[in-house]
Amino acid sequence: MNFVKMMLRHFTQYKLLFSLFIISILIEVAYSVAAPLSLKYLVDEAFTPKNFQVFMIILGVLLVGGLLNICAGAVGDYSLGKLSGGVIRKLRLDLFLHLQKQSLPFYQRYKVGDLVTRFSSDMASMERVVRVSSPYFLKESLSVLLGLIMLLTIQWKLTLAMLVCSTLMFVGPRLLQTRAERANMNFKEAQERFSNTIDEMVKGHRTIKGLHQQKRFQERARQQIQDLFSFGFKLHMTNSFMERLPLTALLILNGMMIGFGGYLIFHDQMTVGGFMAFFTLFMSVGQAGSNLSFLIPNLIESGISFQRVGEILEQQPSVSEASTPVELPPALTSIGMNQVTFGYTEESDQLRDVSLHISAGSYVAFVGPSGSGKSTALQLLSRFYDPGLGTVEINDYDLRTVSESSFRKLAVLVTQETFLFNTTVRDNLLLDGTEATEADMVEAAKQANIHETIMSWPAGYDTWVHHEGGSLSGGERQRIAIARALLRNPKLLLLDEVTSALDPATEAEINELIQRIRGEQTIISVTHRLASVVQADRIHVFKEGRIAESGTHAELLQQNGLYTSLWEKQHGFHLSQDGLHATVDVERLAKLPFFKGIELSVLQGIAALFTTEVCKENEAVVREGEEGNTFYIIVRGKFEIVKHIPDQGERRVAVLQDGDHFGEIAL
Ligand SMILES: Nc1ncnc2c1ncn2[C@@H]1O[C@H](COP(=O)(O)OP(=O)(O)OP(=O)(O)O)[C@@H](O)[C@H]1O
Repeated sequence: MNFVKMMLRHFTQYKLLFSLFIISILIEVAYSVAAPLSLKYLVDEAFTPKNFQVFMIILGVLLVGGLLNICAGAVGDYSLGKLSGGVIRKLRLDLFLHLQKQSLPFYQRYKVGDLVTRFSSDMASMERVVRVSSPYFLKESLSVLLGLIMLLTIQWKLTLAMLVCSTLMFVGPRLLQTRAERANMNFKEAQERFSNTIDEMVKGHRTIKGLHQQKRFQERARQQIQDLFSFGFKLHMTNSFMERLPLTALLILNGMMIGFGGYLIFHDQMTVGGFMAFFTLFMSVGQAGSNLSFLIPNLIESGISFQRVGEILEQQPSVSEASTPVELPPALTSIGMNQVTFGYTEESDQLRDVSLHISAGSYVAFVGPSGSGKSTALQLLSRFYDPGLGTVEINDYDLRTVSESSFRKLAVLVTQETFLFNTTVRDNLLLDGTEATEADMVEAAKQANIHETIMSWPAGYDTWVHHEGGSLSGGERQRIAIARALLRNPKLLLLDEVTSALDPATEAEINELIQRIRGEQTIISVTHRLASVVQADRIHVFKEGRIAESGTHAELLQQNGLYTSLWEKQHGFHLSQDGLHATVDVERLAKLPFFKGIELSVLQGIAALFTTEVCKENEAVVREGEEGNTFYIIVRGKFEIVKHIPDQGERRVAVLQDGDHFGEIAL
């Protein structure tokens, strides 16, 4: 078994403790075998001939051996406690550190439940085996081995006869082993699935309520709990069979031993003392053997756990650090992409032959239709992925050769999905390792337009953030994340749709902030809102994974291509500063294909019919099957069209954003 090797490797790292433990076990086993053997000499040499002197010698040897045995037991317990604790501590830490090293694809492959189960139930069963089962297994195996040698010396014929019959004790468990392994694996996977459901339910409780999906989750949970019951029952029955079989076999063996032993005594091939010693020793060897088979289910279970933890430990990060990485100086000269092709999976590429050069201090925007690869390009520039072909370069170094810590000091990524830690706002802003002072923190919060909001909370900067930021509004979370990034004073600020959750007034303030800091910092901003990048030094327009157009706003409008059509789509609306009231121009309506040719006076009447609807995050606007009686134009924000596919769950089939429309059938 692989896990035996794995355990031995861990155990032998603690040489002194391991040696102490082995010595103590040897002493204990030797005593447990020698004690029954003393019966032969007591009966044959002391009791039968009534020899008091021999009796006293045997008694003395037993007493000294007993004392030694007690001391060895205490030393063994101590060394085992230290040894197993050390091994488990190392395993836990190794697993944790290994997880931290992993890249994004790993976290997309393994769900939270998969990893939590490995830390909880798998680690617990590994701990059990390291602390209890394997030392016990070692001790009992040695007892069986040494006991058998002694039995052979007492009466080899009886020993061989018993050995042949003893195979019965091991055949049963062996036959059931594969079944037990399968039962264990099934049970663990069922645990994982259930953990993932709990995780999804807790994280998505708002969406579940909003979309009224409680029933779906209840059904899923009911099925998974039923699976836990069925697999748990199978596991219980297999384990019970495995434990019961050897005990039954031991009973049969005892009967045979008395029969054959009696025969040997009657034919003067064995003394009475010899038989008594044999019987006692055989019972203790049998007990040790049966203990071994009791341990087997436990060892199988932990073998599976070792296998599952081993599987994680074998995963190599897809983005790894070079063996001798280049330390970047604290200044940025340029960053860019050189003929980059990249796909999240081998089946398709999300970026194709993308080349761009960004010099220090410039403000660059990536725009384009949804799914065109803007965020993917930013992920590669942040080195969360490495390109399949081509290179991402920083200060003319291939990003793959650069030390991660020096790169992360230069560059900070702020994304739309803001994650805040469950600690105070202050901790979230300052984090570890930053040399920022309280004044710097307040300044960054002011720049991100969140200082006043924080100060309006009773505990101010000491306000506790709950549920990874879920206790705050999307805009508050986003502004704290922007302040956190600014506080690190990065030379390269990578922004991925950072203003999409903000109201127009706050968005305008963040855009002003970008204008203030541009030049000092290199800014790359991914956005679908073109009005916010009019001032950018260069705009790259992405289309189907390629850069379709590049230039300044004015240059791109002159080209009259994709950018122009995106720009026109997003214009012709008027939105109040709080984002709650919108109107649409007649000219904008006239551009919609189905209003073509309609007189402006009629369109004016239609424009007046529009009202503003504000949708909350994750709120369903239209559900399949509902009567479509409203025509919508999205002034601001993103809508996903999600389809429920049986057995596959929900699939995003399209994304609509600023300027897109839907529900024309209602017209
Ligand atoms: N982790 C991922 N694994 C697999 N495919 C992905 C992953 N992330 C994005 N994609 C796919 O890659 C393509 C490009 O996505 P990307 O997020 O870069 O586009 P985008 O232009 O930023 O769009 P949006 O504005 O909607 O965010 C899309 O088809 C998307 O579904």
